[in-house]
Amino acid sequence: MNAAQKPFGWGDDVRDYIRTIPDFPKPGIQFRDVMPLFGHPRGLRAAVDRLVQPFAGLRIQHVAGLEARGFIIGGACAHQLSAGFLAMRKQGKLPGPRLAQSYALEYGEAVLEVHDDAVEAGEQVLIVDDLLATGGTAEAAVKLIERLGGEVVGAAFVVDLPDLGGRARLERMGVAVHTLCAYAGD
Ligand SMILES: O=P(O)(O)OC[C@H]1O[C@H](OP(=O)(O)OP(=O)(O)O)[C@H](O)[C@@H]1O
Ligand SMILES: Nc1ncnc2[nH]cnc12
Repeated sequence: MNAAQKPFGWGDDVRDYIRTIPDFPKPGIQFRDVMPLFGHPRGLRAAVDRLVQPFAGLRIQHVAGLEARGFIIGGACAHQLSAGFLAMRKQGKLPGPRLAQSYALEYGEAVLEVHDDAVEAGEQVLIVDDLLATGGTAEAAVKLIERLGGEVVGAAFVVDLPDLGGRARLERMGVAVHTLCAYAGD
C-alpha cells in the first residue's frame, strides 16, 4: 500500500505521508517530499486544517505562498481562511513592476520577487510554505512583505528542519512560526 492509499486518520502523524529521498537534488541532502501528503485526499485536508488552526479568527488579508510547493498548500490555506493569495515568485516570472530580494538556500542561491502593489500598507499577511530549512526563503518573503508595508502575522510550514536554523532565524525577526512536524538529527 502506498501513502496515497493508506487511510488518513485525524490523529495520524503527517510524517507517515512524507517521503524521504536521499541525495536529492545533491549528494548529502535528505529531501523531504511532501507530495504524497498533498496527494492524499484527507492528507491535504488535514495539513491545511492544522496549518491554519492557530491563525483562524485573525484578520488576515493575504496568504503569501512561496514558489513552488508553497503555492499548492498556500492557495488551499488562503481559501480556508477566506484570504487572498499572494504569489512570492522566483526571479523572472512576474510581469508587472516588482520588488526583489536575494537569499541563500540549503542547496543554492535564488531571488524572490513580489508585485509592488500586492499588499496595502497595514495589511496582515500569513506566510505559508511546505518546508522550513535555513529560513532564507521565508526571511526574504518577510522582508518583501515588510518593504510593501504589510505586517507578517506568522509563518506556517508543514515540515521543520530545526538543525538548519530556520525557526530560530525567523523567531529572531519576531515572526511567530508554526510547523506540523520536524526532522532532526540526520
Ligand atoms: O528554508 P530554506 O533553506 O530557504 O529552504 C526552504 C525552501 O526550499 C524549498 O523550495 P525550493 O527552493 O527547493 O523550491 P521549489 O518549491 O520550487 O522546489 C522549500 O519548498 C522552501 O521554499
Ligand atoms: N531537505 C529538503 N527537503 C525538501 N525541500 C527542501 N528545501 C530545502 N531543503 C529541503
